[in-house]
Amino acid sequence: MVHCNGMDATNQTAVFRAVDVAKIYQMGEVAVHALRGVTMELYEHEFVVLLGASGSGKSTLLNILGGLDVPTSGTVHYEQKELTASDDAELTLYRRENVGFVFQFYNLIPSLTARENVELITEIAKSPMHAMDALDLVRMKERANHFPAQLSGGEQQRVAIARAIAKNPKVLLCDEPTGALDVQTGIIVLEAIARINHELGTTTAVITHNAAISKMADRVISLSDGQISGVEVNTSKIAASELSW
Ligand SMILES: Nc1ncnc2c1ncn2[C@@H]1O[C@H](COP(=O)(O)OP(=O)(O)OP(=O)(O)O)[C@@H](O)[C@H]1O
Repeated sequence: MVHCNGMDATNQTAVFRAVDVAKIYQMGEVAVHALRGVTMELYEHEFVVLLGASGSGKSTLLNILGGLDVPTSGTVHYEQKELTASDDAELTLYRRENVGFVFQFYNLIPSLTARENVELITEIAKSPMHAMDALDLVRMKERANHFPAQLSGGEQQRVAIARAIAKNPKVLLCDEPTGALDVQTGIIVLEAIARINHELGTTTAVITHNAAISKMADRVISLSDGQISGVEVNTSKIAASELSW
């Protein structure tokens, strides 16, 4: 139960609060019900895995939390701000100031070095960290002057993570960050995300269909057919380096 001061019964502060969120994509005659009444919270500093099969609504939910999409009905709050009552300009500002995104594909600019890709963000952010410090957090400082084409997929993803966190966002939203990577490389990327969550306290949500990854989370929220089918608290989470799949 969340009280009006944002604290729940266990005294955790809710960063996000989604209540009865539905999303319907109208495709001509066909209505696709991507989310069917999702109510959930994400707490400050926690590491949450959103687990679900393909098509269960994970990306739709993450995009709504990140202000990239709006629900058909229901309400979403980020701290005291109601995202569902915000216009496009407010959502853009909200994203710019508060949210770091990591996607399956890295979308680095090929003509810029790793450092320059990160600096693109630090130059426009309100209170950014130094680009080299962001690269250090993902253990890519030594490769700062390399171009994306000179980096492996996992290395490019770590640069993309550095870029996402360089503006010091309050939340980091990751959509299948290891989806394009082999197991070993995926684990290195997850270690980088966990380090950021631990060292910066960034509230972190990672979408995956890979149940093994849920073992490193504080909480696991399972989605099935557009609804939350379970919420589990991990009493003993394990390090990313100990994962296997
Ligand atoms: N822009 C869109 N237009 C129409 N339907 C959409 C759109 N985006 C998502 N959907 C549909 O909504 C449902 C949920 O999709 P979503 O991408 O959220 O699932 P997901 O769990 O992230 O899946 P995946 O793991 O495959 O990415 C699916 O049936 C999908 O086809």
